Amino acid sequence: MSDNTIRIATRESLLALWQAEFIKAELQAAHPGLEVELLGMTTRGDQLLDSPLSKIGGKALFVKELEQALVDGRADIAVHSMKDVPMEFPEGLGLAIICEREDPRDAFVSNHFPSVDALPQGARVGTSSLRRECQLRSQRPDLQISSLRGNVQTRLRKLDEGEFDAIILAAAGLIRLKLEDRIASLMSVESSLPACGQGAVGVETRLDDARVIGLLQPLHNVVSAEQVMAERAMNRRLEGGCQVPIAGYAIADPKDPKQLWLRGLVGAPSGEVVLTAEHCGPRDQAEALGVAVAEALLKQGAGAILKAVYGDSKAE
Ligand SMILES: NCc1[nH]cc(CCC(=O)O)c1CC(=O)O
Repeated sequence: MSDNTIRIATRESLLALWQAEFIKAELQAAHPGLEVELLGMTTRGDQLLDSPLSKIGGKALFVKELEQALVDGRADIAVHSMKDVPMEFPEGLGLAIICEREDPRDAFVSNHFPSVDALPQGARVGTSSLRRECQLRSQRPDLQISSLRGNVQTRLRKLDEGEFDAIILAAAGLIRLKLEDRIASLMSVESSLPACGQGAVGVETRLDDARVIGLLQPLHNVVSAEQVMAERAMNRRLEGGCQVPIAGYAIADPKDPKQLWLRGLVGAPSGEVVLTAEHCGPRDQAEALGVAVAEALLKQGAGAILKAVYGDSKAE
């Protein structure tokens, strides 16, 4: 492979293509003359759109084919939404960089209502995320929450066709696709703690590919990377591998930028139990912070909640 080319393996949803084009443009801005090619692929996750994600093996389905292309040498990098990247990588692959994070919050999207609070009794809300479901139910047990899968455009179409009164999506995806005007309101992190890594784009490479890892360095954002690392370390300690009711969100301490705050949440999908924990620690020890928050959640009984969720998904 020419020393002057980078090949990006990407899914073909508009959001995935936006992210791949973004990395391509950033790479070319940092390295004038660099050739960047996109290798579009359809993943198992894209094909199995009718099955609930938690029942078909979770988010790993969206990245396996991309990772295989890296292992086989058909591509050099895979661009991911960090919240979809499993905690463990195949042998020889790993994350090279994490870019500056977009707004990490969840967005309330509705054609008729401005916010969750404004929804009438028994309103129909679409989301396939157990994390969003448990936080919604804990505030509004009356809502009828049902599964909503597909890419961002498909989900918006289902809303527009009247299947739901509202849906919840990541703000970042809507902003990137220039669909920001579909956001009725942004949900505070107090009412919907985001998924670990939400809003951040990361790049996976072969770990021994020094050329490519070197070329990617100007795209790395240390602050976002430390925050996402803390969130992912928490998730890993909780063994939150596939789709689970786990949320994690880290921010810089407003008083001391060397310190990081991490809040974690584990909840029963019914919303009847929602556990939260919060810790602060040095930025350069993001992993330890993640583990500390995970352990505080486990002490409160998070293990039993997660086991029950995994148990259910195995039963079907
Ligand atoms: N689960 C799919 C997915 N993966 C990343 C995003 C949004 C962008 C991001 O979090 O970076 C979305 C859509 C959504 O949850 O609304």
